[in-house]
Amino acid sequence: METIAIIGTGRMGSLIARKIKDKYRILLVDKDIRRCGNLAKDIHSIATGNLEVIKDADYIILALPDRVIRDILPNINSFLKGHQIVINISTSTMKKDLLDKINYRQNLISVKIIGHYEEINLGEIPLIIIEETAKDEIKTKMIEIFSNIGIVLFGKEEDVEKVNTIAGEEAIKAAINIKKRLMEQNIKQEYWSIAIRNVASGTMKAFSSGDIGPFAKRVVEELEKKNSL
Ligand SMILES: NC(=O)C1=CN([C@@H]2O[C@H](COP(=O)(O)OP(=O)(O)OC[C@H]3O[C@@H](n4cnc5c(N)ncnc54)[C@H](OP(=O)(O)O)[C@@H]3O)[C@@H](O)[C@H]2O)C=CC1
Ligand SMILES: O=C(O)[C@@H]1CCC=N1
Repeated sequence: METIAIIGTGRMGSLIARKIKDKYRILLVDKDIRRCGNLAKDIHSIATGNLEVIKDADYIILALPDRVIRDILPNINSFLKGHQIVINISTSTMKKDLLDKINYRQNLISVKIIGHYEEINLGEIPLIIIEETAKDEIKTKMIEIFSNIGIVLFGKEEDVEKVNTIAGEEAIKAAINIKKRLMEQNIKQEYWSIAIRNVASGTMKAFSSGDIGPFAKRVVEELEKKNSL
């Protein structure tokens, strides 16, 4: 069994760990050792706060906030070996921004996710975009790992950043507008969250799959009449 170290066991790191735990030996690394330990207990893996553990890994997944990735690379360099593949999943940290910080630059690969951990946890399938310029043998290994998580395609990491940024920004704008309009109508605060999480997000999903109900169809017609669609 090959070994995968996951550095950062927050939302995405823990999701990946759970999806691949039956096929790989997993080593979990996080500065929050309690969070990491609880996950390790759940999925029968090893948890530590010590980066040295990555010595034993075939693959190292960086599931860290973008602001810390560059800073952590010099700390992992001393434990890296030439055969290990380092996988960066951070949406907004590009490979070119990391190359000056890492040993064995040829072993750094971007694998980016068009998806949101909460939706993926609920069963929505994300797209996993493997850097199209990667070597064939690395691509094959990435497909083996990431097809456990979503639909794997080859592409450009910059496109993933664009997609996640536009979708994220527009979703937040919509949530803010919903809240604002409900406030103006004196609607009780406890209704807002369900309006956003359930009605709005369900309607968006139905719209994207062409499966809207009669009520939402009327909304679409009204919007078309007003020419705002
Ligand atoms: N969330 C999502 O839906 C998606 C996330 N991604 C990408 O995944 C990456 C991780 O995001 P996400 O899981 O949401 O973030 P989280 O904040 O949930 O998880 C990051 C984890 O890394 C830990 N951490 C921070 N600094 C260090 C460090 N120096 N050493 C070890 N562990 C550290 C954090 O601990 P602490 O909380 O204590 O700081 C936290 O447990 C991001 O780059 C993001 O772009 C991509 C697609 C979707
Ligand atoms: O960190 C990210 O890229 C994502 C995409 C959707 C939500 N968070």
